[in-house]
Amino acid sequence: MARSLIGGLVARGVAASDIRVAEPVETLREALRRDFGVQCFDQASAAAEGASVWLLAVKPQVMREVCASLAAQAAAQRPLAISIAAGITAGQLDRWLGGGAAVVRAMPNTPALLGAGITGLYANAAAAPRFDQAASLLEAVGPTVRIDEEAQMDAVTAVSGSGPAYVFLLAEAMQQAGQAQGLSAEAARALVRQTLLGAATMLTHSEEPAEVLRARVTSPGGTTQAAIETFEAGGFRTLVDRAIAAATERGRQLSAANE
Ligand SMILES: NC(=O)C1=CN([C@@H]2O[C@H](COP(=O)(O)OP(=O)(O)OC[C@H]3O[C@@H](n4cnc5c(N)ncnc54)[C@H](OP(=O)(O)O)[C@@H]3O)[C@@H](O)[C@H]2O)C=CC1
Ligand SMILES: O=C(O)[C@@H]1CCC=N1
Repeated sequence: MARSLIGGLVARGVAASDIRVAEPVETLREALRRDFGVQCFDQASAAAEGASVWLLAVKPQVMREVCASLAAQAAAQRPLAISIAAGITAGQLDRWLGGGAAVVRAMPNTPALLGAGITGLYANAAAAPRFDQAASLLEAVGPTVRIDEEAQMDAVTAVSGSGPAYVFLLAEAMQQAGQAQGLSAEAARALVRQTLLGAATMLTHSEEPAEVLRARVTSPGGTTQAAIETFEAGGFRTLVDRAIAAATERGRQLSAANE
């Protein structure tokens, strides 16, 4: 995810020399320098030195350890700390950074790499005056949505953070199904990719809700109706509801498990 954000920021004109990245693996540091021209360090403390904004992009399971290694610097530098970790709360981040920290929880998604991401943002009280700074950083890779109730960040994660994977799963399933109906892999791939792009473009360019766009494709007694009825009979909406509830719950568990 950090790679997507770095790529998006650099592509949108943020000076690569202003971006300092901590990456423990030497080969990945070399790749980041080569691909983006950013400065790379093997320790988080070295990357954070002198920086007024810290973007914490490690896994939830290592966030506590990374914050603890930065606590002394947090007290001295008073940075704006932006975390993209699923589940980890602003309260936990504040505590692990030593208290009194300006913390923004951000939930971006991987289309950020193409400038087509979307990010949910929640700021704690200390970060509220710096909310616009966090928003403008994430807006380099797509629009942002402000979330006032922190508990909703787990739902944001379940819908848009994980969401690209649901679309890719649909693409995989449609491709396989097309091949099962006799299409070549190449033809099925081309048809599915452009169909998803076209439908997503219609959704974002149209004032009409998804259900109206769907109805326009669905000729009475036609092929789409046959497919939609099959989806509905198979419990498609309930399944999506359960999947998003499971992802939301997993966010809560990640917070509790790393307490
Ligand atoms: N993937 C996604 O679509 C999204 C992910 N997120 C969040 O982003 C975060 C990263 O997820 P993701 O990108 O998928 O995971 P990755 O494993 O790809 O990235 C985590 C990165 O953190 C590095 N790291 C581990 N320990 C340290 C350390 N002590 N100091 C500095 N860097 C360290 C990892 O290195 P190493 O590989 O060596 O462990 C790795 O480069 C997670 O918290 C996740 O919840 C948020 C939105 C979307
Ligand atoms: O799967 C995850 O936990 C992360 C958070 C959102 C997308 N990927």
